[in-house]
Amino acid sequence: MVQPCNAVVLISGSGSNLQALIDSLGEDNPLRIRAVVSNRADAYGLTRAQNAGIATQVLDHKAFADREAFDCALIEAIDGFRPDLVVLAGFMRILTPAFVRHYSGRLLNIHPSLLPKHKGLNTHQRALDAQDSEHGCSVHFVSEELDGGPLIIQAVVPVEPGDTAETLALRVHMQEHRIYPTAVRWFAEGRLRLAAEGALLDGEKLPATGYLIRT
Ligand SMILES: Nc1nc2c(c(=O)[nH]1)N[C@@H](CN(C=O)c1ccc(C(=O)N[C@@H](CCC(=O)O)C(=O)O)cc1)CN2
Ligand SMILES: NCC(=O)N[C@@H]1O[C@H](COP(=O)([O-])[O-])[C@@H](O)[C@H]1O
Repeated sequence: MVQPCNAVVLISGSGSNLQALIDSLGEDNPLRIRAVVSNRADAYGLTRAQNAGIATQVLDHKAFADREAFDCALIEAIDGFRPDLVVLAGFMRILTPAFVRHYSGRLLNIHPSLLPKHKGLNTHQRALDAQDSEHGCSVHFVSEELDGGPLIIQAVVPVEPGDTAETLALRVHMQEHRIYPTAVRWFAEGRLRLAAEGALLDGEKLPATGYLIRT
């Protein structure tokens, strides 16, 4: 019998990835979303959480003296829910080394590019500017290096002629909503873990790309 996996989800915006995780909940999924925490009060993801009966909290990073103070308060808020897992779902703040160390091995992120390409922001336009023929999204364990943690799963989408950042984002979003619930469920089921050598699925080291899905 798999124990419930208590998760706290961090957001900053629309929360469509949060919604995909909410929609993945069910009797045979050990994932339990105990709370959603946003650094922005206007994040629509807060409404999605409230509609699903999930506790919400807002912690405005601008209300803190510096990044370290914000992250310290964020840890205190998150730990109040005693999480087994912290899920970044469009959370748009770079986290301090202290935060990452505190949740090491139980901190996931989804990024809208085929890492290690296009770390950071504005990935869809950067893929177009680079004339990439392929683009996609990546789920990874979060490390101190921004978007540099061990890859868990990637989905590849084609870049089509005439694509704009908006059309590309829509194609990537569709895949995000598939791979994130999959990766989070792997963790919740105890199949996925972070080891010194990288990300392990069922005890086997995942490839450098993570589990690769071509669409
Ligand atoms: N230490 C880490 N922190 C975070 C990681 C990570 O891998 N290591 N992933 C990011 C998520 N992310 C991309 O996937 C990302 C989020 C935010 C930024 C960024 O430049 N943020 C700016 C503010 C931007 C804004 O408010 O719109 C900042 O924090 O100054 C880059 C990448 C989450 N954190
Ligand atoms: N670097 C972090 C980053 O850009 N994350 C991206 O923000 C979007 C959030 O959408 P959502 O709020 O609808 O889930 C997602 O596309 C996610 O990959």
